[in-house]
Amino acid sequence: MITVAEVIVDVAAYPVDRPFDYLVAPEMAAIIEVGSRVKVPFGPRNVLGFVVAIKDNTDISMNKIKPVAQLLDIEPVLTHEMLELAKWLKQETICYEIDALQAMLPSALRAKYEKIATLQTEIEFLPPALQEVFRTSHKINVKVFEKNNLLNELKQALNDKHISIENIVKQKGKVKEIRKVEILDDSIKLSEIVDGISNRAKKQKQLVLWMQNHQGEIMDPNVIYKEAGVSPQVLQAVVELGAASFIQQEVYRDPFTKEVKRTNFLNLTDEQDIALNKITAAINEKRPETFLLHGVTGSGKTEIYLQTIAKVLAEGKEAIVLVPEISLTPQITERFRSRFGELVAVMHSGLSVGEKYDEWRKVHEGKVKVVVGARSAIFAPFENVGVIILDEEHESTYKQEDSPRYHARDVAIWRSQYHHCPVILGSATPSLESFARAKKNVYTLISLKERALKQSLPTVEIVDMREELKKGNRSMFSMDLAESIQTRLDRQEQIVLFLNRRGYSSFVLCRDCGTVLQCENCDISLTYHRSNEKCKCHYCGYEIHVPKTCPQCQSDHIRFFGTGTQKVEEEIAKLFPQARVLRMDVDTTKTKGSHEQILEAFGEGQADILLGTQMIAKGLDYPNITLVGVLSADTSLHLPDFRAAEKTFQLLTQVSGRAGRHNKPGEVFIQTYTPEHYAIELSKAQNYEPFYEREMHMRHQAGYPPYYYLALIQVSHEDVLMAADYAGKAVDWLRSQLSSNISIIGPTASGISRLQNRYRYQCLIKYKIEPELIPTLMQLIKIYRSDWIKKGILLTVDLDPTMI
Ligand SMILES: Nc1ncnc2c1ncn2[C@@H]1O[C@H](COP(=O)(O)OP(=O)(O)OP(=O)(O)O)[C@@H](O)[C@H]1O
Ligand SMILES: [Zn+2]
Ligand SMILES: [Zn+2]
Repeated sequence: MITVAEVIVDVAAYPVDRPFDYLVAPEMAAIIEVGSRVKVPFGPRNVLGFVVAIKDNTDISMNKIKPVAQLLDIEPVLTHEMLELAKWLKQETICYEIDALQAMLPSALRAKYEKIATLQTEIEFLPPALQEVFRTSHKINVKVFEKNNLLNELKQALNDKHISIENIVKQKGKVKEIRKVEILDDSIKLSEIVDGISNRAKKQKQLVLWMQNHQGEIMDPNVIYKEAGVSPQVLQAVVELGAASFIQQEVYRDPFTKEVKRTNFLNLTDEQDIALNKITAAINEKRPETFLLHGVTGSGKTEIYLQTIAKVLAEGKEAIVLVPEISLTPQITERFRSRFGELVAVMHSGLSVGEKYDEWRKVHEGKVKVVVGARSAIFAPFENVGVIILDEEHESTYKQEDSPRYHARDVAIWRSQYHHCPVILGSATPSLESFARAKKNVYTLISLKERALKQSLPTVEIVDMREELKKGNRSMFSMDLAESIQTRLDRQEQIVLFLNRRGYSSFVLCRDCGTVLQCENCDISLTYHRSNEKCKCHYCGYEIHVPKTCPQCQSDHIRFFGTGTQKVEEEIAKLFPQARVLRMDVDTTKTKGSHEQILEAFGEGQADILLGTQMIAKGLDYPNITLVGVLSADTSLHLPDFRAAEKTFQLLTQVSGRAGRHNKPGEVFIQTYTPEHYAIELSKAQNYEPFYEREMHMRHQAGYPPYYYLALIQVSHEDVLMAADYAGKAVDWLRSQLSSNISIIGPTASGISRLQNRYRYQCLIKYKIEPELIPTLMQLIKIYRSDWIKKGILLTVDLDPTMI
């Protein structure tokens, strides 16, 4: 009998996305499992793959089938559920199955290849510079040649067939181990050793005598040196005598920097209680029900999450909590850790690769029961999930922008059906899609209309900045806001100032000829960074020093424009010299833990004003904040994004919600140049539903979601004509296949028409329900993968694009 593994291989751009059969050697057959990673030969090289099935037959003839080269995991890294989910994602998002599988694992377990140059002839045939390198070993990492500027010589040697270059799969994901000392657990033996030590070796004797009181213990060597008063040499000698041994112990890197105080459950308000009961009923009845928990800011949604999780844990099940990356603040994670302590793992992009891997392992090995994390934590490999929670469900960061282009909400609902458990989507400002589904009873709506402590919502004033200008006020602060800041400073209350930076950046402009500094590779202006006087492209990383003169007209009237947080900080210093300010933006939160430190300092009252960007809009819960000022409400309104109004409304509501959450009442000022826009006008009342009605009407008229579905097809090439040509071909082909109920807009140049030196064209498909669409798009992808790709075309399909 033979054993055959079906393997999904890590080869992108193969026209057919299917598993390949590999023969499993008899000695491997007993240990290989579905869900394990393997190395398999594919064409001329070895690649990483995932075993998706094991069988005892194959259609491939025995002289053609290749063997599995190496088994990388004795214990599978992917569960059956994950393999199923990958198949679904492949259909749902039109991606390669391998992309879906890789997305589920921490990067430490994903494929990493190293290029290795291997000597194929006598070393004397090589030029001297290469000889020197190959003398140490016949297999050398290509990086070494890169570093020593020998790539040209290497290329030549390759052409002459003196060397070969292979891709070697490198297995990352090292378990961290530390060295410990295990003391012998045998009193008779220890006594014998003591007796055997000569009196001249006093220190050795002293150590073994000490060990007699610590029989069988596993200890840190440093502790032994200190407590027994001996040197490492003495310990080494005693180990050689057999009184103890060195062992390697696995440890988890601990990303938590400080201890957390335990907190207890709060007595729920009536509204919270009703909500919890509804959710608990679904848990008890094992119903995969999706709840939309719509609660005003400060209504105590988090407390409901916590008590739901407690119920789930009591049933012996696990919980997944997703939080948008940006609001994954220490304050939020602490609220979970303070209730569930060591049972919580945290996953977010701030962790190192090793830390992420360790947090994942805690889940995989069943050491924790709760995961709090950003988008990709939705793939936490729990096997008995009791609830899945998405906090701030409206956040666009829940949608992944690269393949697989999944939305965490959809994956959550899929997993809830697999595990027969509820999903909770929580928000003070739900996405239009979710609220519309709740209205149609696809989701169950639960509303929290009051704040947890019955505090009133803050009062909101809209300030028309055009009027301020007319009155001669050219500052960034309106009279009203400035006055209110002064009052808080006098009363020693705290202030949050929010600078809306979405869709906004500082740029460098020549005042004489109007030239704006552009990226060399992208059709986009460079963003000015004051801290190092550089201009940087946020898409490709290109950066230059700010030139002293205009590159077009040589004028020296070159200035940067835009109100950055640093500029606001300077103005605060002028207007309120006594105010203590903490600034939180990309520049001040670069180093690990800085986020935490700033918030902690503010929480402890070390500053009067917290000035920041999007980062401070969510999650903050400090009792002494009584004033929120939004300096520039409009910037996010004018983006070429059909969700611009929705996002602006959400942001304004969220940031306003930071004020007056405890016993002191709150006040909010929203400064704007377009006070008449409904997204701003309606944020005054902080009432979601009127905004929802209004925005739904707009979407209906324009034919956008949730009334229509969207699919975005993007085609790029280094040559502008090729990009346009193939975008046209894609559109023609789609028109010939799809019914006339579907509208296809385009091809047109994309919003950013050139990115990283590639020209981009796109077409947008609007449709209602169209069973033919996915199969047709799959067909298009197949044409692309088998033909167009060879001509340098890149084509992507995004179902449910967030930005168009
Ligand atoms: N039942 C309760 N009794 C007393 N205090 C409560 C109760 N529920 C919540 N709180 C407190 O009310 C405050 C707001 O609660 P929480 O942060 O959970 O609200 P939220 O709905 O998540 O808010 P947001 O959406 O604005 O982040 C917190 O300080 C919380 O400790
Ligand atoms: Zn100029
Ligand atoms: Zn660029």
